[in-house]
Amino acid sequence: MLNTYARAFFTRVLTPFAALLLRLGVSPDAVTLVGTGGVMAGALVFYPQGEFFWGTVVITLFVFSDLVDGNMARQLGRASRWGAFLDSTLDRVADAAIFGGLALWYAGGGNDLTLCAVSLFCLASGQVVSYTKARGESIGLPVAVNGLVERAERLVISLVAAGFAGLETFGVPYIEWLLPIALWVVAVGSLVTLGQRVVTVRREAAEADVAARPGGTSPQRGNSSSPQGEA
Ligand SMILES: CCCCCCCC/C=C\CCCCCCCC(=O)OC[C@H](COP(=O)(O)O[C@@H]1[C@H](O)[C@H](OP(=O)(O)O)[C@@H](O)[C@H](O)[C@H]1O)OC(=O)CCCCCCC/C=C\CCCCCCCC
Ligand SMILES: Nc1ccn([C@@H]2O[C@H](COP(=O)(O)O)[C@@H](O)[C@H]2O)c(=O)n1
Ligand SMILES: [Mg+2]
Ligand SMILES: [Mg+2]
Repeated sequence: MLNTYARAFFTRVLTPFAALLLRLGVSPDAVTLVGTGGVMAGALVFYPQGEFFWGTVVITLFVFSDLVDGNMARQLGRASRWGAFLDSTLDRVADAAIFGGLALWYAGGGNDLTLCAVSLFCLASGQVVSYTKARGESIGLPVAVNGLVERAERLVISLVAAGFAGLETFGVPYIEWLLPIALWVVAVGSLVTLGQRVVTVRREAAEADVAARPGGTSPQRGNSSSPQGEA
């Protein structure tokens, strides 16, 4: 949903900044790499210590690089397959750092094994949700569903809650409960999204297999050479 509605707004806002970086000679790949490094640093240095406010500030400064890199590549007319691969792969790394950092806090100073498990579930389910789309597309299916909780939702819900929960350090009472609530919402939402995507791929695969039989229309092909592709 955010990817559909908020992307256009952020594209308008971030385009001048992307143009400035290009004028300074910065490449889209450098922005992808530095942005991921910044998110990882914010998540893995601050979150395991329970420093949610400053961790979220650092992550927020860098996470928007994921919208800037593609914008730069498009302005250059050089959006590439390599760039798409690098962007998506490093998205997975950044997400792992965010939920891994939260899991480390709950396994240590936060002392809550249930929330540690919920954080790990958010990490794993987010990766699997993204994989369903990548794998479905690799076997030539359109995967024409985004689902309830895409990456943008996972990030916004978790980061807004972590940022506000961090205000506990400054004496705001009861606010720390926002983070556990957000983690449960992301966990349940990711599970629902996984179900939505699996059901869609199952239907599309069945339709494509029927169409591929003699007498049927040809199935839509992606970038793999066989309908099974490579794992
Ligand atoms: C007083 C409190 C202090 C609080 C401190 C600061 C708090 C700040 C809190 C939050 C800011 C969160 C910002 C998060 C922005 C996320 C932007 C982003 O990177 O989104 C990425 C997303 C997807 O990009 P891609 O197309 O590159 O990725 C694809 C995707 O990953 C697919 O995964 P899937 O979805 O399938 O699981 C993969 O399949 C694919 O491979 C991959 O390529 O980009 C977008 O979706 C674009 C829309 C971004 C919308 C951002 C909205 C930000 C909105 C609100 C910010 C709210 C700030 C409120 C602060 C409140 C504090 C006062
Ligand atoms: N280093 C990069 C990063 C991205 N791209 C291209 O942008 C697309 C992603 O756009 P976002 O707005 O989500 O960043 C990606 O699929 C690539 O086509 C690139 O070329 N180089
Ligand atoms: Mg990007
Ligand atoms: Mg990305």
